[in-house]
Amino acid sequence: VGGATAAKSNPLTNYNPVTEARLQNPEPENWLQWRGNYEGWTYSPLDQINADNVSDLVPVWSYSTGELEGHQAPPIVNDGVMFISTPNNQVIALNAETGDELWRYKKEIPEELFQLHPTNRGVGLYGDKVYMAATDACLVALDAKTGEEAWVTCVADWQDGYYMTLSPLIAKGKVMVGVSGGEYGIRGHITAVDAETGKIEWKTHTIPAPGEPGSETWKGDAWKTGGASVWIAGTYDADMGVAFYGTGNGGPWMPDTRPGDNLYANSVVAIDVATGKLTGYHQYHHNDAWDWDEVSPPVIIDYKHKGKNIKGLVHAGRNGYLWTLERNKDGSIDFVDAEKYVKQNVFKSIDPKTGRPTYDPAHTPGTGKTVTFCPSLWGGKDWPPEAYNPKTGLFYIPAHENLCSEMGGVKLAPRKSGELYIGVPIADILTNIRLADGAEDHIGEIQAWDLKKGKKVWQFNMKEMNWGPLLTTGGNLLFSGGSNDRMFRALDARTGKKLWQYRANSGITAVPSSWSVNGTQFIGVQAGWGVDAQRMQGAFDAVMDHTTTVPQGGVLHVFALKKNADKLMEKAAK
Ligand SMILES: O=C(O)c1cc(C(=O)O)c2c(n1)C(=O)C(=O)c1cc(C(=O)O)[nH]c1-2
Ligand SMILES: [Ca+2]
Repeated sequence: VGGATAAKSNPLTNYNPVTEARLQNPEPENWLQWRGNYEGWTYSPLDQINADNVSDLVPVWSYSTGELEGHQAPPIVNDGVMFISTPNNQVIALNAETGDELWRYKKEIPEELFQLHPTNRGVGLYGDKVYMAATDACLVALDAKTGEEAWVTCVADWQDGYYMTLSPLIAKGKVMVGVSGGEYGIRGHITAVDAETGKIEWKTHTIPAPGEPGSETWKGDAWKTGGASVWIAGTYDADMGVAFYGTGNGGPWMPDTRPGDNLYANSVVAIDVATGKLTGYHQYHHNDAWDWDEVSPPVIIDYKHKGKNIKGLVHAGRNGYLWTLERNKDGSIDFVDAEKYVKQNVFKSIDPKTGRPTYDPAHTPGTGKTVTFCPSLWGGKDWPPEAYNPKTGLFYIPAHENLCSEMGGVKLAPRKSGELYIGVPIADILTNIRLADGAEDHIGEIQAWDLKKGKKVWQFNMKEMNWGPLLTTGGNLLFSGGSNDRMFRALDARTGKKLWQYRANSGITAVPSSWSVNGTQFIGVQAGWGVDAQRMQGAFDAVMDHTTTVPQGGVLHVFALKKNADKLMEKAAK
């Protein structure tokens, strides 16, 4: 713990506890939860670094995490103390100004535990504790000042295929986590744990048991293994006391293995945080056939639609449609509109009242039925979060365009606890990518949408993939990595014009964040390529007849304006 170098300027000596009021109204200089605010905007109001001076942005320090694989967590910063999480269940606390290490924690997990998605999407902060959801399906609470374990609460059995990769959502004194395992035939749930004691307060399944509302959308025992995992943190409307969570694919993958609509897979669910009661839902697509997890929660944005004020929920679906919904006072959810944002050949129509799509059977796979469909199984957008900038009024989407998949199912063997339960051979999954017209030009995109007009206003293209979560700022900037050339870029958030770029040690698939200490604004992001960005690259290389090398290794990169960076280096030299 600590060490001589850290002691000098250790900001932990007067650690500022995180309260619900602070999470609701985060100070501009802090980044208290993974997307910055409860609404999921991934927006920092800081504007010292802005569109006029971003060309002066320089690296000021970096930090090696000591881990390979997919680094996806943002730097989470509370009054000069930073916490990052990494693959392999590690949390590192750093001085957010100097990069000095304050402490490091690593959860031991059983050696036999194979991590299908070796990543972690960020810690949660509350009171004087730091929370991490670990791959053994256990939630860990650490003392923010020392990194010592306060308690560990396991919410599911890893030996039965459950694991966790998401960032916790914290509200009403409860730490909420969901479980991954949609590829293992699990039954998804969200669990709320008392932030102080570690006691489980409620557990709400995303698949109803027989007799519960929605159970009529399943046949036989399919509900027990139907997936609907929850692997991305929810957004939260503090006035309503309601959290909005997205749910994963139906399991196994082929739709004929689980006839019916399969509620609440591929949906958004509204959960009353006090009780865990499900108050509403919207299913983006029923009886999933494409592995289109809709786990990204809707972003909470209020806006005008056709002259009417909407308390909105906005979601760029893995299914290739941009969904706008309305959240009602009673916790129910209404459909408003859906627009294609990438090529999509599966939905023949969408009911204008309910939002329910009808499917083209020619693009719907099944057991013994191989077809092509667009977008690919990684979707128009996989997990990397969108961003919303209240200054530009624009909604930003990291997208994959011009991509399709070819897929079909094989007969399934009975489920074995803790073994993959997909019904599509892994070798097929890793070679399933098919290129649509336009792929020679580009695949990765950042799109900016004006929600009032329901129109895309600009687009920035990348040659191949874009697995880059977005950060937008009060300085009219939009930051992201995501491409296989290891670039980290700043665009003008109003126009999409590239203003600055930096080439990192590895590809970037982490959420960037921004904070400030002693008057200096910082931008930080972890580089560290892995998980599905790397697997999709393999699938590309297999069909595009080339080999792409993206080196692995986690490094946190931190940037500031040159004049501030110079001052910090002078201070460090003293
Ligand atoms: O169904 C699930 O439980 C589940 C979990 C995860 C995960 O926990 O990261 C991913 C997926 N599915 C998935 O479908 C997917 O494309 C994916 C990509 C990634 C990643 O970290 O790059 N994780 C996951
Ligand atoms: Ca999945």
